[in-house]
Amino acid sequence: MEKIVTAAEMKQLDSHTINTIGIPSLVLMERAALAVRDEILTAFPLNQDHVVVVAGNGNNGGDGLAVARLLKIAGLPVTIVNVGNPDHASEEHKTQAHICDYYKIPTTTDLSVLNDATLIVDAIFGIGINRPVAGHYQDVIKAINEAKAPVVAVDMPSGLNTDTGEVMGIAVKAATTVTFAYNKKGLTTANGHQYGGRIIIANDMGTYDL
Ligand SMILES: NC(=O)C1=CN([C@@H]2O[C@H](COP(=O)(O)OP(=O)(O)OC[C@H]3O[C@@H](n4cnc5c(N)ncnc54)[C@H](O)[C@@H]3O)[C@@H](O)[C@H]2O)[C@@H](O)CC1
Ligand SMILES: [K+]
Repeated sequence: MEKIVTAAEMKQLDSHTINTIGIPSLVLMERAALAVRDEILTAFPLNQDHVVVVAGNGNNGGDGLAVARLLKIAGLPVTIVNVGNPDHASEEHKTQAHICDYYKIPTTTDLSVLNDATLIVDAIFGIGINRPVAGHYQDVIKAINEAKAPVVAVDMPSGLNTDTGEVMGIAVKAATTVTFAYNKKGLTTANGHQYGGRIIIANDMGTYDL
């Protein structure tokens, strides 16, 4: 039977994989980003299209920055929209941001770039969402949903509760969601299908199954 997990269960599996087994967090992040890249290159044939990656400041955003780098390496024009205070970024996010600087990927906080996108990667919140979406985050999700481009969500459509599928104020409407290791309870609900679109489970992450 398919294993479906809550945010807490997924965090425990990640933590065990990283801290007990010793697979570095950045290795898991790279595997996650490769799965998103592969899905984008397979399902959204792009030529000189413009991918906009919207990245929060946690590890979901870190995944997004790694996807931005991998798509740039694949030859696509990519822009990063950063959301959230960079001073509060996770360590992995900071590492990925440093690498993106090296790859000279344009980075902005200006949401108008979403109107020029032909594909949007949603990497604002993943399983770490723990309160209603408010303020600038709300504006960003609204702008993503108003843009014409299809959206690929990283792990979860931002704004959707991982456990219940509840819309926490507002949520990204994705064409496809690439979720990592196991399906998430919230993605199996009616909202999960409505906001997550096609759900791809990247099940070769290397996450250890307790
Ligand atoms: N090493 C790991 O732990 C791995 C994590 N991965 C990615 O990391 C994600 C989880 O990362 P994080 O735990 O950093 O959490 P997120 O990146 O999902 O969220 C970032 C932070 O946003 C804050 N937040 C929550 N709700 C908010 C709200 N409504 N408004 C404003 N801020 C809010 C929280 O403090 C949270 O830590 C996964 O979904 C997955 O995409 C993957 O890279 C695989 C490996
Ligand atoms: K996301």
